[in-house]
Parts: sequence; C-alpha cells; structure tokens
Amino acid sequence: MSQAIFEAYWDEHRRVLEHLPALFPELGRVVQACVRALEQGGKLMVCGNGGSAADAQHFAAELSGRYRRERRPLAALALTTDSSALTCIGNDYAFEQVFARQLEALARPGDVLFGISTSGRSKNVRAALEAAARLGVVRVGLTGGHAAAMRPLTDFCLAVPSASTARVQEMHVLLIHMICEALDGWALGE
Ligand SMILES: O=C(CO)[C@@H](O)[C@H](O)[C@H](O)[C@H](O)COP(=O)(O)O
Ligand SMILES: [Zn+2]
Repeated sequence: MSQAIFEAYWDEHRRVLEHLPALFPELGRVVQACVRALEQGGKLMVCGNGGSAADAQHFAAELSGRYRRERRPLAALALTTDSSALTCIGNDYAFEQVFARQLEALARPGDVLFGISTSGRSKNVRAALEAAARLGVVRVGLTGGHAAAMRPLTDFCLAVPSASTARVQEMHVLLIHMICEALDGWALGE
C-alpha cells in the first residue's frame, strides 16, 4: 500500500525539482547579497515556522559552524532558537512580533534577513520582512507557489512553484545547501 504513496511523492518531487534551474539567476543574486553583507562585517539572519524554523536553524548552523569544507565561521543566526525571547515576545507583545522584535534588537543596516514561509502567509515572517525594510536590512524570501504573497515584501524572492508545503520545504533545503556551497567557495577565496 505504501508503495503507491512513495511513488506519488517521488513523481511530485521530481516534477517540482525540474523547475528549480529557473531560480538559479535569482539564487546567484542572493549569494551576491550575502557576500556583500559578510564582506562589510554584517550578518545573515533566518526565520520561519515549523519545518521552516528547522530549516532556518539548519542554514545558520551550516554557516556559523561548518558546511562541507574547512573555512572560517560565517556570521549567521536563526531567530527561531531562543525560547526565552520567543516566549517573552509572544506572551508580552504578540506571536506576530517574535521575529521582528529580535530583528530590531540585532539588525544593522546591510545585514541580510531570510524569511522562509512556504505559503508566504505567516504573519511573523511577514512582520520581520516589514521590519527589515525599515532597518535597512536586505530581504530574501524563500517561499512556494503563492509567490505573490511574499514577493512585494522582499528584495530577492526564491519561489518554488508548488502548492505542497512538504515539496516546497524539500526544495528550500536544496537551495539553502547551494547557497552554503557558494559561500564556502567565497570564504576560501575561489
Ligand atoms: O513542516 C511542516 C509541514 O511539512 C509544518 O511544520 C509547517 O512548517 C508549519 O505548518 C508552518 O507553520 C507552515 O508555515 P508556512 O510555511 O506557511 O509559513
Ligand atoms: Zn515539513
């Protein structure tokens, strides 16, 4: 019985994957924006909910820790990891503010914020992108097929053309790893 499920997932995954090269020009611009920020002593920040919170942490850890090759640590942090900040801001202000308020505390002009939302509708991610605009932070959106929901809030938008949250997340991880590979190369002077 599960074989049919596996095959359906595989087919759907493969179909979405075929569209990914269309995002490569924008992906190149995103890498350039990250390099500009890091060269100027800035940092990358990442936020998202649920599976995308995990992706945010994964991404930041690849950069501050390591990805594939030995290089210096790169300035990156996830805004999803501090349970005290998340519960304080969520409890005392609003859950919608959990990322925006941390961003206001930490961001400097020229930093980069990655907002990850497969639907583009998460209010806390949208509020963070809006705060980023006020703070002079470069805004990158990772989203799904409803790109119109997020694109206007971003400087660069990587929109995976699928309405399935799971398929979009799978592609986001691939895009994140491609950014990490490119930044490894940059940090090693290639
Ligand atoms: O991982 C999954 C589903 O694959 C879920 O945890 C999912 O991330 C959550 O429902 C999120 O709250 C969805 O938010 P978003 O991607 O629409 O912004
Ligand atoms: Zn998931």
